[in-house]
Amino acid sequence: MAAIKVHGSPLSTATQRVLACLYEKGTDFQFVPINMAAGEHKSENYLSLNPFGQVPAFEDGDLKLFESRAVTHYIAHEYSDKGTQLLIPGSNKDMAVLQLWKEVEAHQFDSPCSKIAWEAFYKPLMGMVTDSAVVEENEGKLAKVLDVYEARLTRSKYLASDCFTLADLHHLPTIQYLLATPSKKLIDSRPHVCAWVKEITARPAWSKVLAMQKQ
Ligand SMILES: N[C@@H](CCC(=O)N[C@@H](CS)C(=O)NCC(=O)O)C(=O)O
Repeated sequence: MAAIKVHGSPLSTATQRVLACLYEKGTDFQFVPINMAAGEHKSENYLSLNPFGQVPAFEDGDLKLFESRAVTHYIAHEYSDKGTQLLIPGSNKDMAVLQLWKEVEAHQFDSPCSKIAWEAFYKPLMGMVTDSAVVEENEGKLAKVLDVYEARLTRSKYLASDCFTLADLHHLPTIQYLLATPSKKLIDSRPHVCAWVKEITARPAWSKVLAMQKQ
């Protein structure tokens, strides 16, 4: 049995972030589905893995982690000699730039993109009504972030360098949901962002994550 276990839901963006990282590394792991509709993520048993009652939770032998970005950080370092590199080893300056773009994703990009995804993707799926004012407000915020990305991506193929790294990978789950909403226009209208999104969403590792949603 694999030493690595990921507890989560294939529909959860945070779970997908960890799965994408593991598939990039080609590391064996066991996926343990958590039935969120049944509230399994709030059960006593699950809270021992993630005390915030959120997915994912991660185990590698006796190491237990939660917070998807901390998990990908661990995987990228621990399995640095396997699969896609995902880091920029050797230079503290390059690693600082990678860290910078990881922070941008977490603190600038994720919130407006997730709010749009909730309003324009999940709510209609659940028979709820999209709040167009919330979408509009967050489209404005996301547009400003994507203007910064557009300028950055004229200078390097990916966000942190000319190689695909964790900084790009962390965007995949929320971008994928954004692409399924009318707010996709924010990507389509920026040529470098559009090319970057096409490139990263076409990665075989990401296709494996999307395939898990259909199982
Ligand atoms: N910052 C956390 C966020 C985890 C998170 O928000 N998970 C969502 C699913 S994507 C969840 O479990 N929501 C249920 C809840 O908060 O009760 C991470 O990156 O792991």
